[in-house]
Amino acid sequence: MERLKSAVPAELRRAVGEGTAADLPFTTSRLLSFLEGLPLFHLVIGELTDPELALCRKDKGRAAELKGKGNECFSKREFEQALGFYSQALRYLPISSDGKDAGLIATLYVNRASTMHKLGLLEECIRDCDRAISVSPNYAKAWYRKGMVNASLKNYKSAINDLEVALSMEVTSSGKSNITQELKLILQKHQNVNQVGASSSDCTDAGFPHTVQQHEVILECVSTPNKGRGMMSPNDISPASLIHAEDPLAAIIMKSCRDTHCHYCFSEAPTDVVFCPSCTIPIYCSNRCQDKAVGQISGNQNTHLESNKNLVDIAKLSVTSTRCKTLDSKQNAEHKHECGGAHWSAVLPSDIVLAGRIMAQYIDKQLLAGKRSTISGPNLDLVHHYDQDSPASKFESHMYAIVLLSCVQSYYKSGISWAEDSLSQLVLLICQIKVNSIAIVHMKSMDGGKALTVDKRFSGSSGAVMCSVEQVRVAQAIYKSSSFFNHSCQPNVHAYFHLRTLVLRSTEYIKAGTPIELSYGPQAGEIDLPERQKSLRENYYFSCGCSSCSVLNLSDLVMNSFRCPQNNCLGAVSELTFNKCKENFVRVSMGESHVCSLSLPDISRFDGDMVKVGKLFFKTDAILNIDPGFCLSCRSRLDLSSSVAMSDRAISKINRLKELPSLDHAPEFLIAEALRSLEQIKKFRHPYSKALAQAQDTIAEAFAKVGDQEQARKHCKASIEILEKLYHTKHIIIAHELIKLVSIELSMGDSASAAASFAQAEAIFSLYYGPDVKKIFPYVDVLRRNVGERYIG
Ligand SMILES: C[S@@+](CC[C@H](N)C(=O)[O-])C[C@H]1O[C@@H](n2cnc3c(N)ncnc32)[C@H](O)[C@@H]1O
Repeated sequence: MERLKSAVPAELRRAVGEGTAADLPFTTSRLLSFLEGLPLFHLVIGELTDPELALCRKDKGRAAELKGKGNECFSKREFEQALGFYSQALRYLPISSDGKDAGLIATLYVNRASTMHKLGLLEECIRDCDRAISVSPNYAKAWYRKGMVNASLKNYKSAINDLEVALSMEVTSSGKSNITQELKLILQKHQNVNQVGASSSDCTDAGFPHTVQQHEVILECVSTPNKGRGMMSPNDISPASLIHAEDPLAAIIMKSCRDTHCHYCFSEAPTDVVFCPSCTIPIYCSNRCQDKAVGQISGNQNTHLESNKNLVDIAKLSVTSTRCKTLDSKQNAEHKHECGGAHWSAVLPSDIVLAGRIMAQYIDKQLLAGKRSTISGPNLDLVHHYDQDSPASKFESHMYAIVLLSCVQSYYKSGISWAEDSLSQLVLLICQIKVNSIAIVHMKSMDGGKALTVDKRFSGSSGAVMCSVEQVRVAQAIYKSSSFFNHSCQPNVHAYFHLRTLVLRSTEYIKAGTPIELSYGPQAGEIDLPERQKSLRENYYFSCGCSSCSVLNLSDLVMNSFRCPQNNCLGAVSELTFNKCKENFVRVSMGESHVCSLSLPDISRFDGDMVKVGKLFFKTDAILNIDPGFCLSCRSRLDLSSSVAMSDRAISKINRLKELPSLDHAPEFLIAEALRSLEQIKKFRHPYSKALAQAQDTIAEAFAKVGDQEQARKHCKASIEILEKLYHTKHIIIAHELIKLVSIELSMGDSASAAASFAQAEAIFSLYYGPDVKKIFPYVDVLRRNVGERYIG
C-alpha cells in the first residue's frame, strides 16, 4: 500500500487532499484513472485477491502434516500439544462443498475429541463428536467416542444409544467386541443408577444469542441546537430502564483478539474452536457463529443426514450444523465475501474491512431485490466530518476506497455495473465509520468468570472473593440506530455489550424531552476538561458541548489541582487560566490555547463544596482573571512548579508498589516509604484530587495483600470518599471500589459492614446493568452468597 501511495504524483495527492466532500466525484475519478494506468496498482490488487497468492489459503498437505504431528503427540500422551496440532490441522483443511474430504474432517474432529476426553474437556468433546457425525454419519468411532463421553458424564441412556449406533456401524470384529464390552459395563451402571439420560448439546450454541428483555421506551431522533441530530424520549424514563438494544450492522474483530476470541460473537473462544471453511483466518466458538459469519458451509451435510435418517432417529442426534441453520444466515454472512482465500481482509486496516462488509451487505441486498445494474455505495445517512479531515487522511481514504472497491468487485465478478458515484460513497462510508463506529468491550469476567480469583489468605476462613475486572476491547462495530445518540461527559445512559449486542440503560431519571446521551469514552471525573476536549476533537472531530463541558463543575476544578497554601482554605490551585469576562461566564485556557467557555452553575443547585473550592467565581460580578498557581478561593499564590515536582516524586514512590511482581510480599520498607509519600501528596495535592485517590487505593491494596486489613479498609474508604466527589455517589466506578471494600471487610470478619457495603455496590450495579449484572459480573452473585452466608451465619 505504501509503495502504491508513493507512486501517486505530489500534485494529484495535493488536489485530493485539498478537496471537499463536494469535490469527491472529481477527486476519486482522477485518482482512479491514474491508478488504472499504473501496472503496480494491478499487481497489488492481484496480490490481494488471488487465492493462490494469499497467505491465508487452505492447504491440504499442511493439514495432513499437522494431523500426523498431532497423532505423534497423542501416542506420547502429550495431549495439550496434540490438541494444538489437531486444531491447526482443522484450520488448514479445505472443506469442499462436494464433501470430498468428509472422511479426513471427521477423523480430525474425532482425534481432537479423543484428546479433549483425555484432558477432561467433556462438553467440548461431545461437540466435536457431533461435528464429525454431521459430516460423516456412518463413522463408528465418532459414535463410540460420544458414547464414552456421555458415560463419563453419567448420561447413560444417551451413551447406550450412541454405542448401539457405533456397534451397528463398526465393521471390524475386534472393534465390535470392544464396543460390546463397553456397552455391557454401561448397561450395568445404568441399571444401578437408573438415571434418565440427558443428551448433551452444544452448550455454546444453546446459550446464543443472549436475549435482552423487551423495552418499551419510545425514542425519537430530533434536531439539536449544537450537536446535529440527537435522541430523546417524549416520556419520562425511570432509572435502570432498558433504553435500546441493537445488533451491529457490521462488526470486525480486533487484530489482537484474532486467535483468542470468536470472530462472530466475540466471546472468548473455547478449546473446540471451529474454523472458516474457506480461509485460515477466523475462528468461531460454535457452528452457529460460523454459520452466521460465513453462511452455509457444506451443501452435502443435509444429504448425508437424510440418507441416514433411521440411524439419526435411533440416537436422537443433536447435530449443531443443521440445528443452527437460520433463514437469515445468508444475509448476515459478514465474512463470506472476503473468503475463498483472498488476502485483502487479512491485511487491510479494520476500518476498511468494516467498510467492505457494509458494502458487500448492501450489494447482496440489491442483488436479492433483483437489482443488477448501476450499484452504488451504501448511503447510511450517518454524520461524517470529511471536510475537517487532514489532507493526508483524505488521500488515504481515497486510496483505500479504490483498493477496497476493486477487491469487492473481484468477489462479485462480472454482471454488476457500478454507478459513477460508488467511489465517492465509499470514501464517505470510510469517514462515517471513523465518526460512528463503536469499540465492543467485554469484561474479562463475562467469559465464564475467568477473572474471578479466590485468594485464600486475603479472603479469610471461608473464602471471600477478590475480583479484578479487566475490560477487553474485542471488536469495532457500526450500530445504525445507536449512531444517533450524542455524547456527554456526564451521560444519563450506560452502554454495555452482550456478545455483539449493544445495550443502553438509563442511569438516572430522565425527564421527557431531555437529551439522552451516552459517553463515547471520556467522562468527567475520569479525565479533566482539556484532556476530554482534546480526545473528542482528535477522535470524533467535535468540540464537546455537553453539560460537563459547558457548565463549571466541581470535578474539573479539583481533579488535577493543588492545595491552597493557606491552612484552612479548601480552595483549589489549578494549572489552568480562568477569565471571568462577564457575569456567569468563564473562559478556560491552558497556556496559550483556549480550552472552552463555561457558564457558572445554577446557584440554587450548588454543592457546598463548589463554593469552598472556587469562592472567587461566585463572590464577585467583577471581571476577573485567575492565573495558574493562584487559589480559586482566596487568591493565595503557590509555587506551582515545585509543588508539581514534589508531588510527582511522591506519586512515583507509591507506584513502586504497583511495579512489584506481586503485592503479596511487598517489603515493609516500601510500604513505610509509600505512607510517607502519601503524606507528601496530601501536603501538595488538593484533598479531592485524583492523584490522592489513586495513591490511597494503591496503598489499600498493598495493605490488604500483606494482611493488615484494618489499614486496608482505612485507605480504601479514603479513596472512595474522594471518588464520590469526582464522579458522584452512584457512579459505577464507586461500585467497583465498594466491591474491594467488601472483600476487605469480609476478611476482617466484619460481616455487617460487608453486607452494607455490598448492598450499596449492588444497587449501583443494578442501576447500570439491570438484570444483566449476573451475566456480565458473575462474581457479584458469588460475593452475594458469601456475604449472605457470613452475615446470617
Ligand atoms: C455518532 S454521531 C451522533 C449523531 C449526530 N449528532 C448526527 O447528527 O447524526 C457523532 C457526532 O455528533 C456530534 N456530537 C455528538 N456529541 C456531541 C457533543 N457532546 N458536542 C458536540 N457535538 C456532538 C458530533 O458532530 C459528532 O461527530
